[in-house]
Amino acid sequence: MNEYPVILTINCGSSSVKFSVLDEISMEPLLTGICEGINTESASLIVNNGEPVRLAHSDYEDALAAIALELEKRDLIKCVAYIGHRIAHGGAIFGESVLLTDDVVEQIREVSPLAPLHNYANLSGVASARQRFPGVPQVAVFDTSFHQTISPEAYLYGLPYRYFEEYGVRRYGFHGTSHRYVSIQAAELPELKGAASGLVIAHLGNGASVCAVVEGESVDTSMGMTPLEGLIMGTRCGDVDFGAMVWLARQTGQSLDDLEQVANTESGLLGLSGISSDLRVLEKAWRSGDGRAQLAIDTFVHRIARTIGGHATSLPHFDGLIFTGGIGENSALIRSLVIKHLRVFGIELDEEKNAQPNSGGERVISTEGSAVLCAVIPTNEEKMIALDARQLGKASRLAEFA
Ligand SMILES: Nc1ncnc2c1ncn2[C@@H]1O[C@H](COP(=O)(O)OP(=O)(O)O)[C@@H](O)[C@H]1O
Ligand SMILES: CC(=O)OP(=O)(O)O
Ligand SMILES: [Mg+2]
Repeated sequence: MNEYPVILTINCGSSSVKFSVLDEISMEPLLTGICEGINTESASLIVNNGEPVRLAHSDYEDALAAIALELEKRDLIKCVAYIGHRIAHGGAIFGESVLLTDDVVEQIREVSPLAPLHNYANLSGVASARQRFPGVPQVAVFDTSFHQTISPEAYLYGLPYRYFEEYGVRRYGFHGTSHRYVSIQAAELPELKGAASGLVIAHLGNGASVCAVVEGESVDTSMGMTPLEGLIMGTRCGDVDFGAMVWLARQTGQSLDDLEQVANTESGLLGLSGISSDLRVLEKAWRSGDGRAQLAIDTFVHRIARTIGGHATSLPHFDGLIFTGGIGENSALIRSLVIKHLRVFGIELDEEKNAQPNSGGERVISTEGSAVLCAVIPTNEEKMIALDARQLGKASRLAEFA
């Protein structure tokens, strides 16, 4: 074993590889970074929010090689004790994190058609890391695991039951690692302690979902069998009448594959605004008078508020509304607009508290008189992944010596 053990977490997305290195004992991050532009003409690596450095090639293997080089430069390569991978879809097979073995990789491959944008990328990262770090225990942490507590009435679609029985067509939910972390942190907020029986968490990032949590367990969530259902997202449409898609296919002659591509990559904030999927760009455009940017933001907000309201009906009592994710943590505008839509719940925003920057960390943003406590809790998926990697990795090492 090395003297200064660290944990490497890897989150391979469809166009990026995010990584972080955490101290095994304190779980504090020592190094974070992102390789962007994977499988495009120009991939680059950004370490600790520094300047981007162009990579010679742009595949996952090259990204992993560049990350390994950063570790080597800092004498950390031999310190990697465990590796944790974010895997988007675990289907009905994985109710919790698991040690990666050849069999587990095969099982993940079997469920991967359910989340093609995410899972194949995740598996590429697993393959590269297993090759580059032989002998280091590696663990898969699934977005879907936290939602395995959801009951059939919340996960079934109104389709013939045989599709569920024969093909496993049901809702699974995603962003579970984030919802799990945030629900644990929320239960520790002094203002919620002892009362956090019912939370609604809005994870608003590029992908976005809402989750209802009762006593620490997920009871409902807005994403479905794939990460396309629910909220309007950066480039994903979220809920759409299936009849509208059928009508569109007939009118335009587009195939199912074409429309899947439209729904996943050309829709959402990007499709509505015609400008960008990046909320920062849209907020700026709105401020300079762009009507379509405003329409995109208003539509995005309407869907979030409606979804939060719907999820509140799964709670015995609506104790807390928590915002997280890149947008949830940083956009005072979106939080303020969403909360205005939720007047019926007696929720009141404290505008001054809402204007505090995210560098302030976990913070309450509602007034003292608000019927529901509203807070921002910065997510930390890396820490959750590292904790699972440490726990399962340690157990596997002990088993080796048993
Ligand atoms: N200061 C900010 N104000 C408004 N939006 C922001 C800010 N910082 C980040 N965002 C938005 O957060 C989104 C990305 O969220 P993030 O959680 O990082 O996404 P991912 O799903 O890729 O992890 C983008 O739409 C981005 O514009
Ligand atoms: C599942 C999902 O939507 O993930 P992301 O937010 O990383 O796109
Ligand atoms: Mg994210």
